[in-house]
Amino acid sequence: MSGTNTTSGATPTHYQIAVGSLNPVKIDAALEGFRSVFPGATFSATGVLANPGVDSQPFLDGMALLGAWNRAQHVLRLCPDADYWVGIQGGVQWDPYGLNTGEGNGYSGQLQAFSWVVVLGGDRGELMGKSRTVTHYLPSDVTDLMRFGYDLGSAHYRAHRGIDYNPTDGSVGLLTHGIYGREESYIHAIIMALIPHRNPTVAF
Ligand SMILES: O=P(O)(O)OP(=O)(O)OP(=O)(O)OC[C@H]1O[C@@H](n2cnc3c(O)ncnc32)[C@H](O)[C@@H]1O
Repeated sequence: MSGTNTTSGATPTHYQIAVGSLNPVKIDAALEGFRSVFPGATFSATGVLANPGVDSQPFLDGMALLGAWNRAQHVLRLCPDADYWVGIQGGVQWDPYGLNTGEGNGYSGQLQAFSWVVVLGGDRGELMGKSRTVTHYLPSDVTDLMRFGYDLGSAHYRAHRGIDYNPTDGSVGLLTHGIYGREESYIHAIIMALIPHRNPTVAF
């Protein structure tokens, strides 16, 4: 069912997106991403509580990807009549590279933050696209709190005593002083995850 109807004069085809989250930032971002990629179609998006099947703040890239995939698969089961199924899962990871400045083995001790996005399409979710948001590095006070089990949002909130931290803009919005927000980061990853859906005859 992926595709667009751009025939002039014809009613645009309408597609339903099911997003595996009740978070409005994720739902709005999914809608915006689909509208950008398929301007000839119309979309509506519904958020559904989905089980990521991983920790609420996975500490590994692959676990965040699994969380996004699990959310997409769960929402596919819950909303089989939708046209697309989206899972978005935030995660962090200890920077495996850093720079070897001669003071260690290159391990920087910094935490990277990012989210994975999985978009399923096709009749039964057999067509999958995925992408990761941009990565940003976390301040050391936030990192220290996360070592003790705080999730990213709570760690920022505590480190900044609630001042300036707004969950809608998230960590990335706070640290870029509003230049780049959480929704924007999701929109860009949705657009990338839609590449296989935008090119359904190409093998990926
Ligand atoms: O209801 P769900 O869909 O679980 O939404 P969530 O906001 O908990 O989102 P995630 O599980 O994907 O994200 C894990 C945590 O990362 C937090 N977070 C803070 N800043 C973020 C940012 O810039 N980008 C992504 N996640 C961020 C978010 O508030 C969560 O505590």
